[in-house]
Amino acid sequence: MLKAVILIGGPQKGTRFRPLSLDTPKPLFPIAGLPLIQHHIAACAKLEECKEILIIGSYTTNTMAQFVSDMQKEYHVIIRYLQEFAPLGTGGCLYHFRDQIRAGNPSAFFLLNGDVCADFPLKELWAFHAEKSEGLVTIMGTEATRQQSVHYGCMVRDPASKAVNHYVEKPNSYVSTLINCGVYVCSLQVFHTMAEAFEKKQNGFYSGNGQSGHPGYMSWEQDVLAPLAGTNKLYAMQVTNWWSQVKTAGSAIYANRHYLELNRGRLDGRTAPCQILPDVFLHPTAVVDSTAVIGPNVSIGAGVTIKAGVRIKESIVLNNATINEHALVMYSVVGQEAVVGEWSRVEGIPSDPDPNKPFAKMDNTPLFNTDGRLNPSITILGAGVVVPAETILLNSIVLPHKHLSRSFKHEIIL
Ligand SMILES: Nc1nc2c(ncn2[C@@H]2O[C@H](COP(=O)(O)OP(=O)(O)O[C@H]3O[C@H](CO)[C@@H](O)[C@H](O)[C@@H]3O)[C@@H](O)[C@H]2O)c(=O)[nH]1
Repeated sequence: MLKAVILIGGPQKGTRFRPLSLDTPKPLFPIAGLPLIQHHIAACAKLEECKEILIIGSYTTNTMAQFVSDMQKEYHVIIRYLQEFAPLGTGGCLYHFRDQIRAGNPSAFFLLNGDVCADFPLKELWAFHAEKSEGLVTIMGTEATRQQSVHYGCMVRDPASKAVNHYVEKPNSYVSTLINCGVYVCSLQVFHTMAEAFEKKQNGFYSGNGQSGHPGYMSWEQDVLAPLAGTNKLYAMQVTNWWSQVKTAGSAIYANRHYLELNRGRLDGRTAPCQILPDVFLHPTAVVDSTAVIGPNVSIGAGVTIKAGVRIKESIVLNNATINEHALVMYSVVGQEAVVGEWSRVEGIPSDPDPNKPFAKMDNTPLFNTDGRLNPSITILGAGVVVPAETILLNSIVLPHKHLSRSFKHEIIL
């Protein structure tokens, strides 16, 4: 029997995902029509051996209750949400809930960062891990550019055995282009290593060794993975499958495109209500005029109304939004219940990985550059925003419930 653990952090994390995370917690933000971590759950539920999925975070249980109950019904797997009383770090939260993870004595558990998206090769990862008799943890690794690698956990591997000999979390200078994807298989014995790491930290906690925060805080990467490197207990399986982090709002559009491609065929069996350029996810309750043209790479949520002559590409339109006649929406996220007026243009700038650099990943650029200007990215309309008729909104971010009265370019509208 196998289990899976998904780490989702809490409301204090995901700040670069604002304003999208103002209304919906980032782990539940819909990408290709499904909440971000539903893609993780779907991947785990595909494995017959996986009998339980534990989601760990510091969002309130109320925030997560409906989602968890929906997921249980859909996937027929035990799914539980475990709330941390304080952010304990990626290692501290696992250690805190160790009894729940170990209950039922699973052969191993998958550990997935909730803020990554991928074509998760969990079956292959499990087969790889099961072969390494001494291995406590197998990391899914992928190639990055030399320049971007330092923003991730970097690993040096023995080419023959695939054992990780050296692990550095976000190094100051170049270590390796093989990076940690935040997807792992762990044997239960890893809790012994964690107990030792925890003890070590407790001994130093009140002796002024510089550690701050909660005494239960522990970093999975720094306190567990780094010391395991070079002991033949840590392995890395390198993959070439699509993988990306979801840190900034711009990365939602990029993830949307790839998840749409992976889940192709969800419109099958339904007659397209208008001209659709694949890939598109259209919620069955959306009302779409037959003269609209939608796609490629568009997700349309529940209760959305799309009127005559509308054109939408490379965008996510959230529940109950209305796009009025002849409006154009591209490289944008339109928030819940937002309204785009007729003949208006809502347009952003894609923030994709550099197509000319092999293995390039998304650059998680901050909202503002060093001159205080907005970095070019997608356009975002917060929930309930109203864009009047015949206006242009270019590369801008509009906070929830604003009623605009004119056109804007490269601005944040507070
Ligand atoms: N429950 C819980 N979850 C947490 C906590 N801290 C972080 N997380 C969750 O753990 C995941 C990763 O946490 P980050 O702290 O944001 O790390 P990162 O910068 O994304 O780096 C990690 O992921 C990279 C791959 O995406 C790795 O390359 C890197 O080595 C590291 O594992 C996210 O899903 C985040 O929500 C915590 O205290 N509690």
